[in-house]
Amino acid sequence: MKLEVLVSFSYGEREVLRNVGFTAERGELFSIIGPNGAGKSTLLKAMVGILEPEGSVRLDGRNILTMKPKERAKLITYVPQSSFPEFAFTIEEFVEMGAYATRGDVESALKRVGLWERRREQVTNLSGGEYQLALIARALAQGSEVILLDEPTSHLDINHALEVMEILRELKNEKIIIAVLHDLNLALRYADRLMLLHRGRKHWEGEPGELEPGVLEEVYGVKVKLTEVDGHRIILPQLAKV
Ligand SMILES: Nc1ncnc2c1ncn2[C@@H]1O[C@H](COP(=O)(O)OP(=O)(O)OP(=O)(O)O)[C@@H](O)[C@H]1O
Repeated sequence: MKLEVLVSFSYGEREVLRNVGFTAERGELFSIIGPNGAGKSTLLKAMVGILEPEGSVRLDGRNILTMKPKERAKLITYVPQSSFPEFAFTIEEFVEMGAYATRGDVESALKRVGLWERRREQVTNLSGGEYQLALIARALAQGSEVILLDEPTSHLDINHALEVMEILRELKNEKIIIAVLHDLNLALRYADRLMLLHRGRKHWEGEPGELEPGVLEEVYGVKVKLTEVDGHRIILPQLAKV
């Protein structure tokens, strides 16, 4: 299964994405990185049809942007940046809210993220990290082929962040998983491919092992060192400006 993206998007007069193109496949975790305001969230919203971009998003050749919303929702699911729920639902009801979830889907999704035992608790009881897991369960219960996640580890401690990344690593063999990540070290460790977005354009794309400090320095404006610890590449930002 393959997702081929080529989109441009403007908010009114303001161009935010220009010809951003990439291909993501099942079996790899694809991560979008880039500084604040680069257009990462806009790109995910454009891909899922919340915004109406120019261009196409093809899943195995079929353009999902021209599909009816209902048909599209069966194929692609967007997990927004975590904001806390304002209404009281049980965890189970919250996961069921996805339009196409069956009871069996809800059960297996909750089991997958480790929240099945707590399903009758109020979703407002959950910590930030647990709530993120509930959001992922809700996306899983949809059963779509593609899941887009916007900063799934923001606000999470390292333990919960790793837990979320491990779940995504398992899921990538069943679905196309595309995650915007702010934490470059998590991106280096877990992503199979990275796309660096800068001012609405693709600045660089490749495998984590191919990333050079200069590429990050150009975009983030700080000196960085890339080193290796226990076989993992680590980015150390320096205080010096480029
Ligand atoms: N509704 C909107 N109307 C006008 N401009 C917008 C709107 N939403 C976002 N933008 C602008 O589009 C640009 C890209 O925003 P976007 O949220 O996609 O960036 P991002 O890379 O996700 O940033 P961050 O890492 O800070 O979340 C920014 O300059 C932002 O100010």
